[in-house]
Amino acid sequence: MEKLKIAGGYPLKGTVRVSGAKNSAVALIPATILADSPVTIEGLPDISDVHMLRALLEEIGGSATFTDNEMTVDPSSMISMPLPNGRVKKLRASYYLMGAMLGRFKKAVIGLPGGCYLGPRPIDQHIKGFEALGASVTNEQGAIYLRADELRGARIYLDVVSVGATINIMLAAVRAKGRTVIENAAKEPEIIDVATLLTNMGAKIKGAGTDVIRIDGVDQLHGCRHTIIPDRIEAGTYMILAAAAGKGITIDNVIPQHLESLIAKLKEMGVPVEAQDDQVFVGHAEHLTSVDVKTLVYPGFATDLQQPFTALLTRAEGSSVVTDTIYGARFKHIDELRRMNANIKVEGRSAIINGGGQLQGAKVKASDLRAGAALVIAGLMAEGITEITGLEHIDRGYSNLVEKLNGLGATAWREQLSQEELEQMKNA
Ligand SMILES: CC(=O)N[C@H]1[C@@H](OP(=O)(O)OP(=O)(O)OC[C@H]2O[C@@H](n3ccc(=O)[nH]c3=O)[C@H](O)[C@@H]2O)O[C@H](CO)[C@@H](O)[C@@H]1O
Ligand SMILES: C=C(OP(=O)(O)O)C(=O)O
Repeated sequence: MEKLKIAGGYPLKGTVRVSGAKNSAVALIPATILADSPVTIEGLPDISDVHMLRALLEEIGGSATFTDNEMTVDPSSMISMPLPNGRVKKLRASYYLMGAMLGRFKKAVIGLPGGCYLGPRPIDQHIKGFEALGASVTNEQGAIYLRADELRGARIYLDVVSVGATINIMLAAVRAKGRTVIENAAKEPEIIDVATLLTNMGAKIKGAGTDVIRIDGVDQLHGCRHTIIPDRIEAGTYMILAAAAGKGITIDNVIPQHLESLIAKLKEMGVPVEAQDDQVFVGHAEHLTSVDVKTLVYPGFATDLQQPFTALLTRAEGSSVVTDTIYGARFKHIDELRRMNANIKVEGRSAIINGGGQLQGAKVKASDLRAGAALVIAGLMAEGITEITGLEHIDRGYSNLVEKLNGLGATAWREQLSQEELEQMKNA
């Protein structure tokens, strides 16, 4: 097991290239199950979620190769093997195996998903959708059993705007008989990316990216080649990092329209930001103004950028309030930032940051993926050395993090944990 060490205070500049979107990748890979011939996805991020899903596809009899960020999946020999435990619990997006396997085999047994703990993360809307399509869904000892004689299109109104439920229902509905209409659908760019892949495979989908998606089911889907969209959350993380510790950083391979709410907030803080084509330049501002932020569904401020943004706000003079309306308990990074001398308190769904003080390096733990990103940013701003454990969370979503940081002039490296540190973690 490793820890990440960061020597803070180095001025960062240069260009960093963003990888393919994790939240697309984790849906695109299960979507290949629905085809009858090989599907190739280009530009995938080299992260543990991708490798975990590749292994899960192999567990059900598929073949999947991963070279130079490109995955080719041959789904022709897959069978509906139960996946109640093991890898499915290591990531959130294993829930997409439910929709994809239900769509292809009309049956599946999948363990309840893992992923970042951000407070309760129910999947009732996914289940509501599968049931509306004609499936029986039961939860037996932590695994979801899905079965249908036939899937039939239906009109499904989501009570909560959910990225996962929208995509999962889409995955099952593309092979259902007749028309499915998803109302109050999520509008995140990753949903459009998944719909694009499915359409290239022969599916009939209209309205992805709006709150009403219409799907006309087809009998068969075929292989194709698809290029994934860039990761707006990774891009946003580097933009925040640039505002926190940069002296002029270009973030390359970005769709700036995906980041409008973050760009607006950075500008409000006094950070110079220029977007051009597929790049965003973030300049240096000596003084940052405090701002209030509320997370919302897309195109609002992404909850996945809330934690990194909180780290940045420790540099802004005055008091800022960050409210997470999506995950009211997404504040596990706050105690760790406090260890680094940040002045922050949590009240209900909000964190109140009194910024302007100097962060100090400390030994901290990433409790989840974006908490990890927040600690990396804090470590780059801090005086002295920061040691971050819990790297298995960070590795779920950030490709080549150390290489990318050091490419900007940071001093960051990974080290094995000592026997004593491993013992301490076991007893913690
Ligand atoms: C793999 C992936 O794409 N993960 C993203 C996805 O997670 P995920 O798809 O799990 O998040 P959702 O969009 O489903 O969740 C949004 C809100 O709806 C609630 N909800 C969701 C489903 C449901 O059946 N019932 C219910 O009540 C959730 O608890 C949450 O409060 O979107 C989140 C919100 O943008 C991001 O933080 C995650 O990075
Ligand atoms: C919460 C996240 O991921 P997941 O839904 O995969 O746990 C995230 O990407 O910030």
